Amino acid sequence: MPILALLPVLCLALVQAFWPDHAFYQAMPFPATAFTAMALVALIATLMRQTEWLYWLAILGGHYWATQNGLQRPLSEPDVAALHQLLPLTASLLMLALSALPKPGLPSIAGVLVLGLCFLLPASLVWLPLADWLAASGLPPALFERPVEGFFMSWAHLWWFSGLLFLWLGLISFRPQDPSVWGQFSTWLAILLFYAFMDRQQISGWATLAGSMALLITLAYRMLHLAYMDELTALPQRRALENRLRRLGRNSAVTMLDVDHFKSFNDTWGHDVGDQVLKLLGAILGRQRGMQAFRYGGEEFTLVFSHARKKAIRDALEAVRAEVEAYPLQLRQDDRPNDSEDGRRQRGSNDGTTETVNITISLGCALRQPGETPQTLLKRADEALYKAKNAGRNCVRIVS
Ligand SMILES: Nc1nc2c(ncn2[C@@H]2O[C@H](COP(=O)(O)OP(=O)(O)OP(=O)(O)O)[C@@H](O)[C@H]2O)c(=O)[nH]1
Repeated sequence: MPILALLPVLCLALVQAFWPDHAFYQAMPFPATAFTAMALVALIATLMRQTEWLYWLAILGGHYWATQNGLQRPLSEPDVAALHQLLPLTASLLMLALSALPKPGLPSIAGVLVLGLCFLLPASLVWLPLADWLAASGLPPALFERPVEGFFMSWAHLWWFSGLLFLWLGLISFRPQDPSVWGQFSTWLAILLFYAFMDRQQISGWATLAGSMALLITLAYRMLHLAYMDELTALPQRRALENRLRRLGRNSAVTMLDVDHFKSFNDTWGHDVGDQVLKLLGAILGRQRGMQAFRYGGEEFTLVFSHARKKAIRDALEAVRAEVEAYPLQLRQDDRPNDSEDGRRQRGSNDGTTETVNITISLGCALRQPGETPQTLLKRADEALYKAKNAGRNCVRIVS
């Protein structure tokens, strides 16, 4: 669950709100801990070739470094007050831009320049004579007052924070399943937290730690995703199936499913269109209720039922077969790389710029016998699939 990336930051916000003076909270040895956490994230991200995380890490690290080297003074000093407004705002805009725009890869010259900008921007703001600029800007002083005495944000903070939060939520709603966007959002919240509570002891260290943990959780999620999920079909893959088979109950059933004549489909329309078919099949299988779908490998899929009621299984498999058969796959004429005999045979009659093709699948199911191992059950499901192929394809065969 990518949303788990928010956990460290939520915990920190809770501790800040209710137990800011707890002995453990005050005793953490910063900055060594914060830098170690960041180094760990950098190491794992690099080993996993997920180098885009280094940009977020650079923003987080840059802000921590800047606060340690220029903001250890009371908020009542005018230039600190000015930075208190400006640093979270620039961090927010930079992070939103990084989230929404394509980023240069790493290692590359452009990538290193962006990385440098992410790290050095906060420090360069700390070195500028901001208090004078802000005083000369003519902004109404009321903007920098707090809505309620003791509240941690000024009116200006509240305005831009709400606007940017709205943009982040928009970004998340576009990519709710993308773990990276949750990790980035969480890092943004961590940075805002340490500016919001800037006058509290240890807050920048804790927030940097929370931001690093959010990135670590996202990386762990990504690692699990890479290990267990199939990128093309968005279904769990073979390794996840093996885990599931180890937990198979006594009353269960396994179905093997295979696209009919897929080789000639690929030969006619090309592998990329074949990939679209597998993607579509993944979407159809993934939304079925009462069964768990896996990509077994190639154009074969496995469905696991946690019961062995033959009639219910037959109805469910027939429904899947009929849904796939009825799905009109729209293909453009220029999707077709060559015109083979098989292709002519497979295509529909539509002669416009798009053609409608229907694919079919064959399904073989085996109900688990008492004492039967998952491997034998899978083998019998495979044999049932061959029966379905031999029976003319586009059908279901179930063996007890
Ligand atoms: N596009 C695409 N094709 C794949 C993928 N994995 C396997 N294939 C193709 O799937 C085809 C499987 O062909 P066969 O095993 O001969 O079976 P078939 O043509 O579907 O015939 P039947 O199963 O007997 O109906 C091969 O051409 C593989 O190249 C994939 O990920 N993408």
